Amino acid sequence: HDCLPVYFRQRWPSSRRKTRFTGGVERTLVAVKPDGVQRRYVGQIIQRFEKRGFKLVGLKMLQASDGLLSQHYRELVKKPFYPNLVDYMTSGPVVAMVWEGLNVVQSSRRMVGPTNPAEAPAGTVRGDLSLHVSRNVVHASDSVEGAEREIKLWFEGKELLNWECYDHSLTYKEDK
Ligand SMILES: Nc1ncnc2c1ncn2[C@@H]1O[C@H](COP(=O)(O)OP(=O)(O)OP(=O)(O)O)[C@@H](O)[C@H]1O
Ligand SMILES: Nc1ccn([C@@H]2O[C@H](COP(=O)(O)OP(=O)(O)O)[C@@H](O)[C@H]2O)c(=O)n1
Ligand SMILES: [Mg+2]
Repeated sequence: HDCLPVYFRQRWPSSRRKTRFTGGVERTLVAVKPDGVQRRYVGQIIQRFEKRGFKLVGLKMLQASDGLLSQHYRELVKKPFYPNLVDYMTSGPVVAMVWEGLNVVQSSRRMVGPTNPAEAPAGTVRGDLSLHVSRNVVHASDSVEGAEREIKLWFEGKELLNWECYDHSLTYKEDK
């Protein structure tokens, strides 16, 4: 949290509110997978996160290595589909990004939809743009701890930028 701007280094107070926020301002890793890049969905996916109100603090295109993927998907390396997953994820460039905002981890998971596109509601990225679990277009971290781990894996500290959105006060209600 040391790298967040000063006005973000606190959790939003929730006790006096009807709406209880589950978290504070967070960062998450979202990656457009090789099928999403090939199908030219990078712009549309970025636009969804921008429109929602999240702030882009890191962005790069890269060819993922087997080593990076074995750490990124360390819970899946023993799964039978893991070799296929690596073939898929190394089949072309990936666009990795870090998004920041209130509850961004949970909200981006909801925007992306369930792992299997067959279960993903229309309106989610996977529900709108994909059909098969092994070609599901996008990655989003599934917990705050996972996001911190993945961001460190995919980005160096200096590649993440702290900057202030001019419309911050329109998207956030700050307590006096
Ligand atoms: N049973 C499966 N068969 C084939 N591929 C799978 C299966 N389970 C997961 N995968 C692939 O592995 C990826 C990682 O699985 P995980 O359980 O982390 O799903 P996810 O968290 O929704 O996806 P991601 O981590 O890529 O955002 C899935 O997105 C999918 O592409
Ligand atoms: N049966 C499966 C499950 C996951 N996968 C792939 O593995 C990725 C990571 O799985 P995951 O369980 O972390 O799911 P997500 O977090 O991506 O939703 C998925 O996004 C799929 O691309 C797959 O190819 N086949
Ligand atoms: Mg996952």
